[in-house]
Order: sequence, then C-alpha cells, then structure tokens
Amino acid sequence: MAVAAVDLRRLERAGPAERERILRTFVESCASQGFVKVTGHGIPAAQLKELFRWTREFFDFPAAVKQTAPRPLTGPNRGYIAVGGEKLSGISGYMKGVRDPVMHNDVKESFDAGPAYDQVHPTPWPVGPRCHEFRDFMEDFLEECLMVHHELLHLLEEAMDLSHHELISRCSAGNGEVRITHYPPVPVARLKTGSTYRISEHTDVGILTLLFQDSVGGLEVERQDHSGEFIPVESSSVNEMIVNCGDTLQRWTANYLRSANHRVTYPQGLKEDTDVVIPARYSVGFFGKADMSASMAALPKFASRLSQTARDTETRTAQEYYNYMHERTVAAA
Ligand SMILES: O=C(O)CCC(=O)C(=O)O
Ligand SMILES: [Fe+2]
Repeated sequence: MAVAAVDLRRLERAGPAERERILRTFVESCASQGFVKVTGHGIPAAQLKELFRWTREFFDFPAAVKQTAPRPLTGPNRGYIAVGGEKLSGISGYMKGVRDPVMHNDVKESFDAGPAYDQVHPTPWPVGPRCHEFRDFMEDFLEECLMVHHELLHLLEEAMDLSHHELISRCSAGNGEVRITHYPPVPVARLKTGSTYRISEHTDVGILTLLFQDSVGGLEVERQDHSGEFIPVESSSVNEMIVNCGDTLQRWTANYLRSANHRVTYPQGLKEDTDVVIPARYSVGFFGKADMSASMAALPKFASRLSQTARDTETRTAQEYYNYMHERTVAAA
C-alpha cells in the first residue's frame, strides 16, 4: 500500500474532469494516509540540487561555527541543534495519549531558518566563512516554500469545497521554517534495538510539511487503518516532494485530514542485515505554520464532525499549541 502521487504540472492543461480527479487524489490521500507525493510543484531541480549541496556544506562546517547559532530553548525552532538536542518521542507519546512515553534517542543534527520578517523570534545565523552565502540561499528557499505551501492550501480549499481563503486566512503572515537535517552514519544494529531512531515516531505540529529527501531511505509513515504498522515513503528523486498534514490541519478539519505518525529508521532493504553501517542521510523540510493568533478550532464546515464538548474545549491559539508541543521535544541537557 504505497503513498499516492500527484503531478501538479498536469493541472495547467487539465479540463474540469481531469482537474477534479487530480485534486481528489490529493485530498483523499491526505485524508486516508496523511501523506502524498507531489511532483510538478514548481521548485526548479537546479535549486533543489543546490539545496542539498548547501545542506551538506553546512553540516561539514566546523562544530565551533555551527555552535555560533544555537537554537534558543523557547519559541519556534530556530538555529542549530546538535546530535541529541531534540527528542521527538516526547510528541508521539503525548499524541497517542500515553502518559509516560518511553523516550528514544534521535541521532541527528539540524538547522532551522525562520522568516526574515520575524523579529520576535529571529533566526540565529552562523558566523564564519561562507555563512553569508548560506543565509542568502536559505532565505530565498524559504520564500519559495512559502509560495508552494500557499498554492497547496488553495488546492485543498478547492478540493474540500471551502470558501475562498478559508485556510489561507489562518496563515496569511507566511509563517513556518525550513529545517535541514543530517543523520550521521549509524550501525543498523543500533537502530534495530528500537531504543534509537534517526528520528523517532512523531507528528508534525503545523499545517503542511513539504519534505525533500536523498536516496538513502528509512522514512516511514504509520498506516491510518492499521495502528502500529509503518510503510516506507520513498522519493524517486529529490525533486519528488513528500507532503504531509500536521496537527493544525487535522484540527482545522476535525480529523478529516490526518496528521500521521512518521519516523526515520533503517531502510527496509537492510532488514536482513545486522552488521552494516547505514550511510549518512540528508533531508530538508519546510514546516508551514499558522499565524500565531490563529484559532486551533475546527473550521465551520467540519465542526459538526465533533461532539459539542470537543468543540468547546479547543480554545487555544496556534502559538499556545506550538509552544506546548515544542516544550516536549527539547531534550534535557
Ligand atoms: O528526515 C525525514 O525524512 C523526516 C524528518 C521529519 O519528519 C521531521 O523533521 O519532522
Ligand atoms: Fe516530521
């Protein structure tokens, strides 16, 4: 049972029936799996190639340079997080209603860049040779992702018969961050114990995540029809973007669109191997977020899917929700 794929380039010349078919595949995949693969998204292949080149170069910077941009412990993700600095298992336990989730180690390092306009939570940029060029590239790429995110939300509005801007109006500021991640080489045996992941099972908190990955593999999503069972999500190239719904979108649609648990572990092709070292893996995600003052409550069209109590109890703003979830992922020093 693979994750469905859509080619948005086909919308350009599609007649009404073909347009409806493409949009239906998109929204139904978001509803049944929480994930969909997207090509024809408009981000040029050359820019994505350059993105992965910069990602590798950044993580090859001396540790002392990366440490000039440490992630602040509060507020949205911004800056550099060294290996061991984040535990996503703090989220999955909470989301599943487990009171004392087993904490797993995540073996990864990452850097998050937020919007240039955000002076409340400015991005700490690294200082050193090539750091200016890195910043320029990342700021341009973030702008590109914000446009694609906006476009995808328009398509979801159309596919779900929402009035114009019903989703967009809750994220008009263009909020979100680009995260580059490096998963260092790791012995497969270490991941097979179940206590260590490249990134442990979690849901994303935002609206849509746009993910680009190299060819190493290991990303898996939990089946919505078989809890606890995970299926691999591979990209045919870095140009094939993986789109997944976050908690915000699940809440706005009263659980119609699914914020599915996902994780990165050893590639399924290495299932039988016990003594190999899995090579380094790189991925880049854009995490679309709501305006900080936006409501987390369901949109009027979906509210009837919830009980009155459930409707009345969701009074948080996006900022309150994101801060609450964020606190759960900061690993104790
Ligand atoms: O590296 C990946 O493929 C997934 C990363 C991810 O799920 C995340 O950063 O939220
Ligand atoms: Fe994720």
